[in-house]
Amino acid sequence: MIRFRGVTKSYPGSDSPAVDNLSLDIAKGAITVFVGPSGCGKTTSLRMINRMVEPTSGTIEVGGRDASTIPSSDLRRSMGYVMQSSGLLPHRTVLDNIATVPRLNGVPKRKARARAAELLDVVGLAPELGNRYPGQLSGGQQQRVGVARALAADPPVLLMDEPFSAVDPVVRAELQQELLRLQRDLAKTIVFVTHDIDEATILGDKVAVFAVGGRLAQYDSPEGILRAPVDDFVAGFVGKDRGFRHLGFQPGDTVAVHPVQTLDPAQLADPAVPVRGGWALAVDDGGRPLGWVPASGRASVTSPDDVVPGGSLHRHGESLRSALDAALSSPSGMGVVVDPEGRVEGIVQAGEILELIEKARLRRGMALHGSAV
Ligand SMILES: Nc1ncnc2c1ncn2[C@@H]1O[C@H](COP(=O)(O)OP(=O)(O)OP(=O)(O)O)[C@@H](O)[C@H]1O
Repeated sequence: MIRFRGVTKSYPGSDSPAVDNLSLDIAKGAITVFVGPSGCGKTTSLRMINRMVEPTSGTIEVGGRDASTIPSSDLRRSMGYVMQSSGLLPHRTVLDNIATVPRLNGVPKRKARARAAELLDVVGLAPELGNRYPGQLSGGQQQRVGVARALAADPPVLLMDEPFSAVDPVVRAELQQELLRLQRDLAKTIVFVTHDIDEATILGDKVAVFAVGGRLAQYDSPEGILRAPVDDFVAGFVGKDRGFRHLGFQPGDTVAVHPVQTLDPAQLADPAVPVRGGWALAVDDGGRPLGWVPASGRASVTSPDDVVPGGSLHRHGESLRSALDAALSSPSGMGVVVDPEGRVEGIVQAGEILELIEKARLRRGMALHGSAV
């Protein structure tokens, strides 16, 4: 557990504090995200945890001890640090970069490198990348190495400062999922800084929204922040489509899955096989979806190259947001549901999903609070 108690940081020469009277408990083994617009004190707050920055007043406790009484070198050794520019040493190989902190801690070279090779695998990188230099990796690969390096000494706490903001959105989404996967196994105490509210709600068990002037505006679960922002600042920061994003926290397994007509490659190739209803779903030999075949144009759609591309897929266990997105993005209006192997299970319909959402809203009595989903 990390505890901020009335922590203020004022940098010399500045009129207003960078962090203003911050009190906050960070749970062990969970991901806590600091989010907010630029300059609101997120990085300063993060760096006070390992004493890279010293508070002007107030106390920070780490594991029940006042951090100001713990030697900063000890603190930093017990906390991995990952930053936006991966911070890798350019003239050292990837393996040597990962092994840096264990080597400083006195771990023999062979052992440190063997552990580094294991960590490459943990963060999803191929073994052969270990002998490259950081400049020979993509931005996303460098960030993974940064995470591996932070994990190398097996610290209980990871501090992550905008670690994924320098990579493109697709790689960023991959890295976010990787971090969640890693966290399921490792259960580290992670403090993660971002200015992106989507990233915050995807990753955070708890989210601290900071306002300009270093004030903590709201500290809640992602769901709580999306459903009930405490003030106009948080509502504005969370953005217009918060209602839609909130669906990401509602389980999608209550949605009825209906059968759908599928056409395997042999059936698709035979124009005499009719499309009953408005659309049929073309699938490959393994039952995985390829795209839609409209009844109206059946005769001209006989190969996978001719099908109408499908929308997003809804997988078992995913949220109502994913179910609704599958239905809304599908050219047929039917959202395709697939099993863990990617095989078609059936379809969901937007109208039915909206009905479920409305029922859930009424159950929660949100109408009473006047905040519509
Ligand atoms: N070393 C420093 N000396 C003086 N002022 C600083 C220093 N570091 C940060 N500040 C100021 O403190 C305030 C908070 O900065 P901080 O980097 O903590 O915010 P942030 O929310 O992490 O911003 P960003 O998302 O842009 O990184 C800003 O006004 C910044 O200019």
